[in-house]
Amino acid sequence: MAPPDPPLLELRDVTRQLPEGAVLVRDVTLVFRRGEFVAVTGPSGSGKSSLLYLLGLLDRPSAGHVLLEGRDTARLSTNELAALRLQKLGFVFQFHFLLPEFSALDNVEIPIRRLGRLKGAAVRDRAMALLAALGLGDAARKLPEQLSGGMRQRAAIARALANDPALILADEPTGNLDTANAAAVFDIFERLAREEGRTVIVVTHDPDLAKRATRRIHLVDGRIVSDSG
Ligand SMILES: Nc1ncnc2c1ncn2[C@@H]1O[C@H](COP(=O)(O)OP(=O)(O)OP(=O)(O)O)[C@@H](O)[C@H]1O
Repeated sequence: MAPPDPPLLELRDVTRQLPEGAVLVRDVTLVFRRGEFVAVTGPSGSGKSSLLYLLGLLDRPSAGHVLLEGRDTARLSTNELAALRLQKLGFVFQFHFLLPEFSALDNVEIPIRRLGRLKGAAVRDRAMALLAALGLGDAARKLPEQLSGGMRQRAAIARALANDPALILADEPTGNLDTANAAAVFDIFERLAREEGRTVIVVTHDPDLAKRATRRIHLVDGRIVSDSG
């Protein structure tokens, strides 16, 4: 019998400590499976962003291990980690970080071209399809400054989905949005997890939005104090 698939992402006894001594994340062990929709909550300064950076292979732990699809990422070089992020992970931040001089369409095309799996018209077709699926079909050729805040954040989500990632990581993605646009972003995340089987991990301050996740992880002082479905 074939062995079961490993979890998508795993943290084993992970600690992140700064050289000057501050401990941002303490001895965290977590397993994430495909299709989970997870909210990470906790007071300001509790280590939520630090945890997300570890999950997103943007920071390396000072102790412990981060495994993606069963593979220990400690052995990978910085370039190998960047390649893995481009292929498997999508990021959404509080600020959209769209390139201001490029259209929404160009912004979504850039990571597709960088990965290099698709060529020519297929790149544009995929980017257009992603934007259209997020209600931005008519706005694809607009610059970020010509879009509303909610539209910009949806364009940022389209860009995060460019290379069909298994994992979406979002850090306060609704922090700059009004209630209706924030709810729309969570509708999208819910769909990405439930219908498309992606794992979505969202840091949020908003308890009402956190309730919509299927699992909630609460941090205090860099430690997990609760983890509930
Ligand atoms: N590179 C760094 N150098 C020094 N201190 C840092 C660094 N990164 C984070 N910290 C500190 O570590 C703690 C955890 O930060 P982190 O940003 O992970 O918390 P957070 O829960 O995301 O906070 P917030 O909700 O305010 O964004 C904070 O006290 C922060 O000031």
